[in-house]
Amino acid sequence: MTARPGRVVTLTLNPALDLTVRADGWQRGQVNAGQDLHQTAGGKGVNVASILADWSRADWSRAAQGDTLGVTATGLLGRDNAAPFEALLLDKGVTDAFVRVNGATRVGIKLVDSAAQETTDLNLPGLSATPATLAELDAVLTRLGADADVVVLAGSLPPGVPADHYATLTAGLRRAGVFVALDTSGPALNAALAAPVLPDLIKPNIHELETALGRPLTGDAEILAAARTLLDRGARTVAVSQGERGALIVTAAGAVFARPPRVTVVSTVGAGDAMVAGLISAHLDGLDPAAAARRATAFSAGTITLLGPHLPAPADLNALSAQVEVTTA
Ligand SMILES: Nc1ncnc2c1ncn2[C@@H]1O[C@H](COP(=O)(O)OP(=O)(O)O)[C@@H](O)[C@H]1O
Ligand SMILES: O=P(O)(O)OC[C@H]1O[C@](O)(COP(=O)(O)O)[C@@H](O)[C@@H]1O
Repeated sequence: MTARPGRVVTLTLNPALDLTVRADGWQRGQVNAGQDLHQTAGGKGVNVASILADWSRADWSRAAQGDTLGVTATGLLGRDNAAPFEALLLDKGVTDAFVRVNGATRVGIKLVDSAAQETTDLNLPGLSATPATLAELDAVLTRLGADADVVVLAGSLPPGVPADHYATLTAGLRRAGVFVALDTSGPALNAALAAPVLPDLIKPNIHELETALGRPLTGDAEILAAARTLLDRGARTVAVSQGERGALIVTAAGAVFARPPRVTVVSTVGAGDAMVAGLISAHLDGLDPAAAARRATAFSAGTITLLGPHLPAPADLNALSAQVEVTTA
């Protein structure tokens, strides 16, 4: 029997046009020479949608049965510079359900030092959301959510959106039986973690989790204990990513640590978004924690070898996946 194709909706209230400047050996406070500049459509939900679409199209055995994922991206998009986002979504076969707003979507500056294999991010606040656009978006999300298996709430909240917005959306979507994934930071993460209903999947990086909990997490045991507290409160998967060190992935079925292979990094932008995409595809495929961690880590390691939110070719992804080290935590 053919499995029902998964339907995934990503919400990006604050997308970003990522400007990646390569400036090898750049120094803070100095005059630096840059080597090149690239512009890519980004923002967390845009990246998750793009990577999931790559995965769906690369999985030929499923594609042949018409069992590809249906991926829809929604959120708020500035009319003045919508073209690169529209082009990316069209190219990937992602349904564009963004609500257009006046003005230009924010730019995100990504400063890459490829000699040091280091990326520095400057994320700006973004376009203010008005109550009218938020109401319009709410209606879109309610319509899309009614038909979705997974909704991904991703990225920072722009000015004008209350900090508990994701918490409110999570409660409504989970009540409707939708699997909710959350990847955010700052006040939006604080509010989501303080709410009575937690998302099904939460992927903070270690710094975001420490900030949300208001204390440092020193050592694996403390990180594991913090993740388990979130499971006890209703989350189903907590993935605490820790940059090149790897990620701790905790579910009721077990906890694993996944260590990525060493790769040639082009830009680490989108590493976390790729992990979210990998974990969602693993959820839809019913993978166990070890297999999910392996896939998600391969997605992350693969994405950072490329510029923009893309997966490498299937053979390269498989090779990376085989090199991920998964251990019981
Ligand atoms: N330099 C790197 N080399 C290999 N894998 C990496 C590197 N940086 C990140 N990753 C992979 O990407 C995942 C997410 O990265 P992380 O930086 O923690 O997320 P975020 O982008 O959300 O801050 C990590 O758990 C790891 O698997
Ligand atoms: O919404 P935020 O938290 O300001 O982050 C936006 C930035 O995050 C990204 O989605 C990348 O995220 P990750 O590197 O954490 O995967 C960029 O495309 C974008 O510029």
